[in-house]
Amino acid sequence: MKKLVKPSAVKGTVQAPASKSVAQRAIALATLAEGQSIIYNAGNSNDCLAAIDTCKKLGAHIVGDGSKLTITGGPKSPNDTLHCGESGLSIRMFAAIASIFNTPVTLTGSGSLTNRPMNMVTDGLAQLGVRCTTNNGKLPITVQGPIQGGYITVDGSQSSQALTGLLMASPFAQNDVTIKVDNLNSKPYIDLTIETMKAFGVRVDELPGNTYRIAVNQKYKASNFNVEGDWSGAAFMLVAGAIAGEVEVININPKSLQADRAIVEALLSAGASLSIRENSIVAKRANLKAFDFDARNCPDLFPPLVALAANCNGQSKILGVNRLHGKESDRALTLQQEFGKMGVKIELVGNLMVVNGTSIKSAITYSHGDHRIAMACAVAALSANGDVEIENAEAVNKSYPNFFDDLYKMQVDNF
Ligand SMILES: O=C(O)C1=C[C@@H](OP(=O)(O)O)[C@@H](O)[C@H](O)C1
Ligand SMILES: C=C(OP(=O)(O)O)C(=O)O
Repeated sequence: MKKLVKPSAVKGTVQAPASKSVAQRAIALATLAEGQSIIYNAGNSNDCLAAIDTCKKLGAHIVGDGSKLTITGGPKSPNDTLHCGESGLSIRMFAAIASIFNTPVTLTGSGSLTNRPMNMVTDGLAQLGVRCTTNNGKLPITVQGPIQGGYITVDGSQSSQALTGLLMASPFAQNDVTIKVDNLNSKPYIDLTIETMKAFGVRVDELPGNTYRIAVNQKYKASNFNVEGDWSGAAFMLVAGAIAGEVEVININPKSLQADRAIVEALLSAGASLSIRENSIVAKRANLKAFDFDARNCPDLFPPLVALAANCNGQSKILGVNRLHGKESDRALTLQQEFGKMGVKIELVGNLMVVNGTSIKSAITYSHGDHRIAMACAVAALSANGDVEIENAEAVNKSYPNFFDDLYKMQVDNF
């Protein structure tokens, strides 16, 4: 599917989509809890649907829709392969969860997920006594529990998602589990995991030096849970407001633990005008100046930050390029390529991305099957000197199915 974005000002209010990170965690934990949980506002992103499908195979009875899911949990050994769609979080989280059974379980996925690394999943699980195999570090993964437990050390430099899975599965181990994490990146995502586990009745003790201990014999409790709006999706709309008019994003918690809440700091350092309210945030156009930003803990902000930086006067520097290779596309390179088509020069210097602000040109861009590349190109298009086409725009369904409708309804006139 192709989408065309005409240059224009924007004005209006949009509702942030459901956070797929929060929704997937809650659906998984409701599956691990005996009894009935209700998950409100899980949304209808493809990643959320992949988690629902996987949890049904793990024994959960799930009815309802994105506004209200009723989940009757109590995990059972699946008799079928688990398909996690294109979701990195789902496959890495459910590989650990599938290790609570003593029968072999195979997990696989589709699209970009088939090229993404899975070694971080098996590294931790193998140390906990789980038998695991992958296809040379890629999908499919097969795991066979039980999880024995004990003290392990894992490397968190590539991804935090496997650690999320280990933490969630640990209450089912035969002994207490202590995990020391070297080089932990994306730490806010681990804080989110721990907060969600707490909401389902399981405690993780945080020890000094990025070390986490989970006492065995804790049981998840069924719970009613409300999924927050997504800061990652909201970030695109806030950048749209900052470069092209005025946007209010509602259904967003300014005190959320979500990593991508850090978009607020980046927008402020670029000189955008922001009003932060109890459940919403307004971003308004201002004279934007180049900014420096450390995105190692919030790698998903790179695409909206590049759209922002392209509209700033001067050279912006964003740290954390090394985190981008294993995403839905090799994001540093795809941003360089697609923004290059719009006349924006991006240099990659080790772990640093340097974005040269400029006037954006009309172009035909391509998402590379990556939702965040499609959304970044669409937002950058607002200030272009002509139309920008986005090929393979349906990629947005992975996290924000209403993205184009929301953007179009806020376009008001020529820029
Ligand atoms: O736990 C999560 O929900 C996520 C963690 C991050 O991945 P990494 O930990 O691999 O950086 C992020 O990029 C991804 O979109 C979602
Ligand atoms: C990388 C992402 O998700 P995941 O790793 O869960 O596929 C993302 O949403 O940008």
